[in-house]
Amino acid sequence: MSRVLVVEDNKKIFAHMVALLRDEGHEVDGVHSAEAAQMVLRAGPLPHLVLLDIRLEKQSGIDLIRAMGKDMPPTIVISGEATISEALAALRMGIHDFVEKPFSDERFLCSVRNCLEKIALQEKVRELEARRERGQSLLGESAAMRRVLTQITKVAPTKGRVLITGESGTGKELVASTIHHLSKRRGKPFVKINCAAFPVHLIEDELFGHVRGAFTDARQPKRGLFEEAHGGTLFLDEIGDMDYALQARLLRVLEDGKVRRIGDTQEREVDVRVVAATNCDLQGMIAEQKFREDLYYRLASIPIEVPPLRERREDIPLLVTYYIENFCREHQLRAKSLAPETLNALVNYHWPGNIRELKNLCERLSIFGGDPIAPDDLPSPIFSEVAEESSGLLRISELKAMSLKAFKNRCEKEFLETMLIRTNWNYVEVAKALEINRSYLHQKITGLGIQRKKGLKATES
Ligand SMILES: Nc1ncnc2c1ncn2[C@@H]1O[C@H](COP(=O)(O)OP(=O)(O)OP(=O)(O)O)[C@@H](O)[C@H]1O
Repeated sequence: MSRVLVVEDNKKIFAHMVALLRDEGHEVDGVHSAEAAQMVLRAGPLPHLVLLDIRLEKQSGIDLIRAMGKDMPPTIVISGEATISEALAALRMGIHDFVEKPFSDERFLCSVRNCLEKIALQEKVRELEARRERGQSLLGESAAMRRVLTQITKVAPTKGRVLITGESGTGKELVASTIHHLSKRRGKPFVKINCAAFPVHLIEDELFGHVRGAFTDARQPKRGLFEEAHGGTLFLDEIGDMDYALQARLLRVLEDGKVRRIGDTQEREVDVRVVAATNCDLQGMIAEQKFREDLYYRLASIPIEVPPLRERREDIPLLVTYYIENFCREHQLRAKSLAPETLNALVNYHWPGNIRELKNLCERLSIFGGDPIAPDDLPSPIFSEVAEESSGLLRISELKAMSLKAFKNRCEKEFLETMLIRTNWNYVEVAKALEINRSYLHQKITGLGIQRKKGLKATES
């Protein structure tokens, strides 16, 4: 339930809007002039949304927005007689939507719903930012991500040996650093090394260090990362790429808690929590004798699997909103919004590079995209994948034998899905285009088992 303030001097339209909003379960307050609205807003508490007529008796709606400045809550302008310049002025002042009178109930309620959803998303982003500042930087509210967060919270304060698995760019390093920050070791170093990034002798040198004269270039003694991480956490990324012989040396350190620098005779005690990550199938590598089984069990008493982004699509709107807001701020650009079709395209894309790819794209869109960011601002793989998906009708020549009924159902299903995606799940538009009524459309959608991809909204206007 949201608090909505209606500012409208036409009593009939006013009563109608109030009734529609109350039917939706909102708490509605109403006034008939800009002056009264200003008093209500100044007195607080602020409503979540203001529905504002432009032409009012004394001051106009625009005057009200101007007078309230930054304190003006999110607003939808509802007007029949606004001139283009008034509408443009309102848009420039950042109003959320402009609904022209006379409006249909559906158009009106759809605008209110979209606006409230957008506000809720922005609020969530702010809340996440606050959480980020407190060190909880993993975003995501999908069931899959919540499961990961629960595992992290439980394992972080223990001595549990964690192996993080997942595709590249899913956030394995972020999981490791979150474990560190939620553990008792948080004030101590979090040190990381990518085992795939260096040749074997360099990894050995990085991990264990050397004494002076250990090899030709060793003019100074060097502490290895185990010593650097003393008291804290050492994150071994891409552990599956570690050389087989080196794995034995690593195992010894993990078992004894002692390291010996290259060329040294002396051992040094280290207190390090090792967290490893990989996107390889270590079990398969054990079978092929490319990874040591004993090291695997030493590292992996608690496996945490980070799901790929395509398996938690419901997190995409939040992540995209979060990153676009952040990059606009970082690059000192005006905040940009996303057109609903753009968001749908992003939710539908399969994200082979996971969050890293999404984050990079958000940076590009915040710099090069228009406002709102439109589908043709998207790079061609995303744009064409979605376009292909939405025009992907059956190839009859490739079909296997099936009953005529099954074939008809399949055709209908694919056709309806295509139309729904193309119209951004606008039931009214689809029903109109197909010359059927809306309840029949709903019946068909349910009967054929058509499901909206998570994160996509349907509209009834
Ligand atoms: N849940 C998340 N919320 C917010 N940002 C995330 C999340 N997961 C990952 N990121 C961001 O995505 C980028 C990639 O994450 P990270 O480097 O942790 O992935 P990775 O799985 O370790 O990748 P690789 O396997 O290639 O090393 C980083 O910039 C990280 O901040």
